[in-house]
Amino acid sequence: MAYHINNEAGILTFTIDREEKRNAVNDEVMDGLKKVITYIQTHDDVRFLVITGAGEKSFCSGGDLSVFHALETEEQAFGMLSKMGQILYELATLQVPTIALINGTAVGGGCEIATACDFRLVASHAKCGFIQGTLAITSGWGGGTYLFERGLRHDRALKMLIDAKPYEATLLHDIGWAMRVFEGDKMEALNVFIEHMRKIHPSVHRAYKEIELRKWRERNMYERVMEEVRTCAKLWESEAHHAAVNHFLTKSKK
Ligand SMILES: CC[C@@H](C(=O)O)C(=O)SCCNC(=O)CCNC(=O)[C@H](O)C(C)(C)COP(=O)(O)OP(=O)(O)OC[C@H]1O[C@@H](n2cnc3c(N)ncnc32)[C@H](O)[C@@H]1OP(=O)(O)O
Repeated sequence: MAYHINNEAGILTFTIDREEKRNAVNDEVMDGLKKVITYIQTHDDVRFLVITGAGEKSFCSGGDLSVFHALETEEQAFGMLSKMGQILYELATLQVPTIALINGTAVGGGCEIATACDFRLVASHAKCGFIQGTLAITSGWGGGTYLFERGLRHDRALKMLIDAKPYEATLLHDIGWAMRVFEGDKMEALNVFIEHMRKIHPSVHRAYKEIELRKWRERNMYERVMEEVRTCAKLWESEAHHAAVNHFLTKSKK
């Protein structure tokens, strides 16, 4: 299975489990994430959603290029990008606090998943970045829109997107993207992080999330996310994008 789910004492952990592909997202991962989000939307026993990756090397390396390189045209790309764009919008607007437990590299769409979460806890060895620019595309799952809403200084957010390179954990903390950088066991780091929050009644958490979401609705977040998806889909069909993906896939085979 490409993922596993653990629900313990109201802490629901979704782990992408494709270490051999650096936890790249395929349709199975998307469907699994959708499943946990729907569960949380329709049940009230979950207090926190935690997203992480299997192993220590990677949180998530973005979309699975070995699968998605088959998508050639803008419309084909829009189908995949809008599917995940919709899932990440639901993640970003979930009624419980969400935590990206970043156990290793988070690049491309992996960085978008993390940015759609409320909190980012980053292992000291992990590097994260919106590297989509190196593939001649922009972020295509809404991550750019979330980044500009996360309270980072505008110049830092913009630079992170247009640098298109992975940043070290300390820099991610300095610019305000990472809330904490941790050493050692990720579950220990998670437990320390939620220790106080979990003593507070869940209805309080849900009420604060709703206050934030009201602001997002007023700012037309959904429409902006879908515009971002469309922008990426347009770039997707370019020669430059297909050549960059081919280069990555053939390099891996050598
Ligand atoms: C599609 C949506 C779009 C968006 O909207 O944001 C994106 O996500 S675009 C971004 C896609 N992601 C990438 O371009 C990242 C590509 N991967 C890498 O740069 C590196 O693999 C890594 C993540 C930095 C890890 O490097 P390293 O630890 O050195 O591992 P390898 O490079 O040797 O990879 C091992 C293995 O995994 C395969 N792999 C890695 N990432 C992907 C991926 N995104 N899709 C498919 N396969 C991936 C890689 O090909 C290797 O396979 P083998 O050669 O068969 O072992």
